[in-house]
Amino acid sequence: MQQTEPSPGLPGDLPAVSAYGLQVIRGSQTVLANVTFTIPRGCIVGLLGPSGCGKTTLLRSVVGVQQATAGHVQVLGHAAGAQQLKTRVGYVTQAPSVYADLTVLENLRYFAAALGMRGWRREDAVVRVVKEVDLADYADKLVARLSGGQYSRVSLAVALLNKPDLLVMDEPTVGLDPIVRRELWVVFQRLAAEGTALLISSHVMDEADRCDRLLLMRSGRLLASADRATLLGHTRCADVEEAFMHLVEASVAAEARARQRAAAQSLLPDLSGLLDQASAPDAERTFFATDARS
Ligand SMILES: Nc1ncnc2c1ncn2[C@@H]1O[C@H](COP(=O)(O)OP(=O)(O)OP(=O)(O)O)[C@@H](O)[C@H]1O
Repeated sequence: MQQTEPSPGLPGDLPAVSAYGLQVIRGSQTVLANVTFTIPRGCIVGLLGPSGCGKTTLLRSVVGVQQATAGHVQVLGHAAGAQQLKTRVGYVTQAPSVYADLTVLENLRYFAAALGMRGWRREDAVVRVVKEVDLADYADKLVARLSGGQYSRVSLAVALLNKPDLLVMDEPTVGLDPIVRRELWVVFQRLAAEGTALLISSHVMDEADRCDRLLLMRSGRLLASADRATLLGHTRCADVEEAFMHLVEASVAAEARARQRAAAQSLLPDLSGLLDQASAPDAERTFFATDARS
């Protein structure tokens, strides 16, 4: 993505998001374990992984509605969830967040008012976002009568009312046909070109091709944080799905070795050193790579 001038109030070298050692425990389950990554400004970052791996929990941590058990997340120079971020971070959840019994315009006016916008400022913002998501022809239609793709665009329009510096989206293209998905990605790419950082979760690996950087996740752990080309080069794989499977296999093998070592240590403390030497070292499990902009 092309870079633009940093937005006011944010020093140029600060990433939009930096998470360090993030851990979230829910009930007895460790949902996120030692997650570390950064998101440069003006960059589209895809968060990919199978259902239940912790993507929504990670997004909620970035938005500040999920309390971390350990580690920290900085967003635009503030702790995630800080009051100063309220108008600078947009969040599009998986569940519908707009009112089906209101029209597109009524929804947008309602949410703009809830954000404290009044008068011409509110109308300007509403007209701008309707154009941005290409919903002008449906502005007076009840949301209940829109298609899935149009419905998603209304949610996106709400998140854009404030011109956010960071837009966090939870599977925004799930269930949409390929043409609508492509149209939405055009909007995402335009926003990034204008300087917005986007963190987008998906379990569709082919969406990876549209992202500047990827976070690959499995069972609450990051397997990789890299741009696509570096990821493919590192794993020597032809596509992201294959690279993901390669990293999953490496991670499963590393876990099995760790279990073997622990078992050997408890049974034969004196021999466990030998086993350590015989097995390959568990190098850093997450593959991190930075591109020129991070
Ligand atoms: N309220 C909760 N209490 C306890 N555990 C939860 C809660 N919500 C989610 N989890 C668990 O946390 C794990 C991660 O859930 P999360 O929703 O973050 O995954 P996900 O990758 O976003 O899944 P999906 O792609 O299906 O939306 C899951 O194993 C889930 O069972």
